[in-house]
Amino acid sequence: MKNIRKKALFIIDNVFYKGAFLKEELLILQNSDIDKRDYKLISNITRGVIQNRTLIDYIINNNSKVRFKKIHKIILTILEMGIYQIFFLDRVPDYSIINESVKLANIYGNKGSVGFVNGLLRSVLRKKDEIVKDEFGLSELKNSDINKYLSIYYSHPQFYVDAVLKERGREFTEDLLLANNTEPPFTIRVNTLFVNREELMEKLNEKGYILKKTVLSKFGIIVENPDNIFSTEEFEKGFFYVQDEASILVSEILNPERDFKILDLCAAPGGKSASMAMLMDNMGEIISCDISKKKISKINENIKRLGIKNIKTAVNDAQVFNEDFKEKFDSVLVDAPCSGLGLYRKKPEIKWNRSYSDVLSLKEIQKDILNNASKYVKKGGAIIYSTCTLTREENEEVIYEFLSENKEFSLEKINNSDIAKLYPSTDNTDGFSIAKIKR
Ligand SMILES: C[S@@+](CC[C@H](N)C(=O)[O-])C[C@H]1O[C@@H](n2cnc3c(N)ncnc32)[C@H](O)[C@@H]1O
Repeated sequence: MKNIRKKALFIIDNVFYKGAFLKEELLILQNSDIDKRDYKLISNITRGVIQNRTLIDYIINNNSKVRFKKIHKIILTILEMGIYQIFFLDRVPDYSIINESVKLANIYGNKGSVGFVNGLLRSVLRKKDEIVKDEFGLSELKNSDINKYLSIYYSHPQFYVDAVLKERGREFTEDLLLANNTEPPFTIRVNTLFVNREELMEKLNEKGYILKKTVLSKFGIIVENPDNIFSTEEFEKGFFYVQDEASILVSEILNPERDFKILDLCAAPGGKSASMAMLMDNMGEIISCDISKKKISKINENIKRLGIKNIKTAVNDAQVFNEDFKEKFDSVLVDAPCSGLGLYRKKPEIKWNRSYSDVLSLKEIQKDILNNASKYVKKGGAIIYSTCTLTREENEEVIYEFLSENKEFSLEKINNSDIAKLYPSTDNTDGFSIAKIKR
């Protein structure tokens, strides 16, 4: 064994039980001297297990002689990897799935657990066609409890499914859940301080990159094969920044003029500040703040590479009123800390490490930040309030509660909507909410 599955096991274990982030774990692996094909398989298995956890566990539970809660965590992860390979990967032969899983159980379990893993996986393999035909044992639930069915079948937290279903109905919900389980596009934003979109596409195209222009933003490029893109001369020279299309749109909606004075209250790592700086042609002034000093250095690093000269950075807690900012800004951007549920596609572990109570406590922080922002914007100016989450609590509720207490402010429509919402399913972007609040 080339330790491929052992590495996958460690990553999943770190993500599920030790608070690690999949993307960071995979980055460490990618930067080691690992074979490209091995990396692809590890990335596939880890992402797949994390993404499809509820359904995989449902299958394990239905086929286990041991009570689910009693299965030791490491043995459960071995089983999850096995089940994922059986139902979702057709390239791995059955005998190899069993062999590799049993080897892992031998290393990390006892004699009993080796027999348990071997027995459960063999039994599932024997019944595979039957299980698939019965929609993984969910065909009955599909008719009796659609909320529960969708949550298990598409492996999404129940509170999330319930909320989307209530607001958008069955078809929209199912499309969204499905999209959340796909691979996100790799999108970059051209830095027009140095090149235009066509020039950059030509340069990257010559290096073999397959590219497509984004539809909603005029600055985005989707890269189909982003391998080694950070080693290119174009990256070094600051010709682009990796940024989701929805995130680019936030700055386009803010639409800064060249002489604007702008405050970005939650700015790190600086994606939206940098795109505003670009739209302002390096003129005017942007104060980019964040609560985290460490993350401020990330902004500084990014603006240096991107050739930005009109951004000043500062550590500032947006929940605390800052007299120095009072009525000083033409626009204030609140790209609020949020539950990030719009990022399920990009960061599948968010499905399992954010709960509904997180949503509620974030709402309180967001209300404080929006309240302070309203004191920093000049009369006639605007606040842009954006989040990478789609919950009503963190968007509609924060905004409408603010508006009911602050009559001087009102929403300016974005494409005929009070609050613009972008979805992986309909827009092929991260899930995002954007509102423009005029004073
Ligand atoms: C969604 S991220 C911002 C992303 C950034 N606008 C961009 O486009 O690259 C939210 C940021 O808010 C910061 N943050 C959290 N609580 C804060 C607070 N009380 N005051 C200021 N920043 C805060 C976090 O450190 C995080 O960097």
